[in-house]
Amino acid sequence: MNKPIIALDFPSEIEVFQFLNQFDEKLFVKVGMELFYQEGPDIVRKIKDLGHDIFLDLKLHDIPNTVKSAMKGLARLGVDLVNVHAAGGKNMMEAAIEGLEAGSADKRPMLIAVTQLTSTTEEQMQKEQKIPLSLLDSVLHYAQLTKDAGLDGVVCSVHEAKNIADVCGETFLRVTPGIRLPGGDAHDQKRIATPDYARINGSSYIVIGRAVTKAENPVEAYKKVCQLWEGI
Ligand SMILES: O=c1ccn([C@@H]2O[C@H](COP(=O)(O)O)[C@@H](O)[C@H]2O)c(=O)[nH]1
Repeated sequence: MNKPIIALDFPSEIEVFQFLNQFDEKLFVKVGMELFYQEGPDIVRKIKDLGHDIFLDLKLHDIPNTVKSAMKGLARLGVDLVNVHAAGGKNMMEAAIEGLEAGSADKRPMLIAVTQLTSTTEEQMQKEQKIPLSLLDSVLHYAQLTKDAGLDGVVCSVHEAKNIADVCGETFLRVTPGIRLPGGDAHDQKRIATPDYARINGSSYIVIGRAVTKAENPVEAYKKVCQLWEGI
């Protein structure tokens, strides 16, 4: 079972190391925009030096040449997983792979694409993005485009994970944020699920932030997430 990915959505490195110091095991963590834009690439190197795996969640979305160059730099940081927005298109996603390969000394980081954010509802998508599809069909369309571009998988919600596996195959990754412990506050997320439901419904990796980082006892909350995710 893949380790849950903990979203380190903290404002600075002080809070990050206070959080990480509570754990006596190596984690799979996510560095997102909040932390990266504040602390820069050094925070990635420091967390890596502690032996943790890193998903660098910057959701690149730009013209192919810009994404290719940016990915070359991100690959040099030695991260394990990076992402783009599938809405950037097939050429952009292919360019992202080229950039990662050019910047990697050895094996390139895994690359996945965001389909529809887990904070998006079907109604919002249809009205605001003017996509005349069901949310599931839009996610499946982006998943197929992502697979055609040669990426390793997608970011989606748990609710679409099984359908994506059926269409794109079991080895195509389904990385699912929007994870909450039973009865937990959804906050700004719309398509949420518990870790045990994620396991049953075909997630490859779960991403969980506030339910662990803001818990009174983050280590206990993480253990609970692992138990539900692993079904023990
Ligand atoms: O569709 C997406 C893509 C990325 N995220 C990120 O995951 C975490 C979720 O944090 P929670 O506190 O567990 O809600 C956060 O860093 C998002 O930027 C996502 O939620 N949905």
